[in-house]
Amino acid sequence: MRMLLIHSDYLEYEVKDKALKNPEPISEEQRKGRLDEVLAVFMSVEKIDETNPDEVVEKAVEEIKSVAEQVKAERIFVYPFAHLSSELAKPDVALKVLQRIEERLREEGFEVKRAPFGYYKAFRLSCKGHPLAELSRTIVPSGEAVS
Ligand SMILES: C[C@@H](O)[C@H](N)C(=O)N[C@H]1[C@@H](O)[C@H](n2cnc3c(N)ncnc32)O[C@@H]1CO
Repeated sequence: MRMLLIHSDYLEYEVKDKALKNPEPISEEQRKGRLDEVLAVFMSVEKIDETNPDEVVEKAVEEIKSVAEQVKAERIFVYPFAHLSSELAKPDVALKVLQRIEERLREEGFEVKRAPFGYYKAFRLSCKGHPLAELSRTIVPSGEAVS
């Protein structure tokens, strides 16, 4: 799992076209979304994560929680993003991992939105630019080497 975390004034997206043959079914309301004062987390779920998705979910939630507490962000935007890795997990595994991360962050008390999975999306982001506003993290299941 590769994550790019951007502490932002806002993140807004608009769904454009399908990027997968069978993208996640979405409601009309989900075609656009926006959060203000948000920690945007762009995530690529990787092949290696398929060996232990549950563990990767928990490690990702811990990392996101830690950064959110440092930058004092109460909102999280989970953003599926296939461009942070050249060894992507299969879409069905990736979607489940991202849905579970969304659920777990809500359980931790954050306000959470997740951008739709399997689409080309236009987005606007306003990075705050402070020293902790742009971070990246790599998470792998235990016992696996980080490539
Ligand atoms: C395209 C670009 O504008 C958009 N932002 C996009 O990336 N769309 C991705 C993700 O939503 C999702 N997706 C598929 N596999 C994965 C994966 N392993 N991890 C995360 N997302 C994935 O499927 C789309 C096509 O790869």
